[in-house]
Amino acid sequence: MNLIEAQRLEVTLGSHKVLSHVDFHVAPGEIVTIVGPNGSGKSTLLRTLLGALRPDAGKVTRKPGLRLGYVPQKLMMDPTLPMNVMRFLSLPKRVPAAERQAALDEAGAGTLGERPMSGLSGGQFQRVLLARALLEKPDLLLLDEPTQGLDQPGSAAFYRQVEHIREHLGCAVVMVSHELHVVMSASDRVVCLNGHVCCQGHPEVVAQAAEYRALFGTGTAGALALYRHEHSHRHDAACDHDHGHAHDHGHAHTRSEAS
Ligand SMILES: Nc1ncnc2c1ncn2[C@@H]1O[C@H](COP(=O)(O)OP(=O)(O)OP(=O)(O)O)[C@@H](O)[C@H]1O
Repeated sequence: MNLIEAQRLEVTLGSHKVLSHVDFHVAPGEIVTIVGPNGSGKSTLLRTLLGALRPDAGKVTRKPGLRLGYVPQKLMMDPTLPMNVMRFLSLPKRVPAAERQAALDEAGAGTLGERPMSGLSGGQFQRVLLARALLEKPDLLLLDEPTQGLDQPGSAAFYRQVEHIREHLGCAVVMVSHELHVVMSASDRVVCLNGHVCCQGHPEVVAQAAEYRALFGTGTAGALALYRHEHSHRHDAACDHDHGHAHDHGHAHTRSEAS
């Protein structure tokens, strides 16, 4: 049985139809990466899966008792608020210190407990948010652009941590990325979203390809892969909203296109 299933989702925000006819599912233990350009509805889909948004049509079915862990795209914190990592993990509900430490260890942030939240690097902050999501003991982790703002080695290290967590805890993972071509290589499936599901498939792991090495070097230990995909249709003809961001990317990726 799938952990979560969405059928024929329609979501309108304001006057803007953000999602139409979206079918989506996640099987136990699966890593699914959702790619799509800015504004394509990725966060909206995650929030609908979480239950934070109600679809106008269609439905989301969760396995009974499903436990979700969510890492939001942004978390605003008052930098003047003195709070260390361990204390942050006990808000809003109290959690035993041993559980907090175990979650930090699992997220690769075991040494950060006494550090002030305001002094963390971007990568460290993301790991603390990951630890917070793990406190829920999730069957499914939902990560909204968790590597945004991290450099390539930082992203690769984060992806490897998520892969480790999947292996160790057995949870499924849904990861959102606005990078259309570079995804976590451990993804079992990549779903390309642009208001609707354009296409989906396996990432093609091409760590040995010259173009991949030119982009990312050889120092990412295979954590990144290219997702090569072809769209069978053009969007500008079919949709009523702006897709003018060169989503027509049914072609091989080259260095100049990525930089
Ligand atoms: N509360 C809202 N009211 C009206 N429009 C909204 C609202 N929230 C989001 N939108 C619009 O819905 C569209 C999809 O937003 P969403 O955040 O889901 O996209 P995204 O793919 O996650 O984008 P990004 O990669 O930039 O995070 C955008 O055009 C956004 O402006």
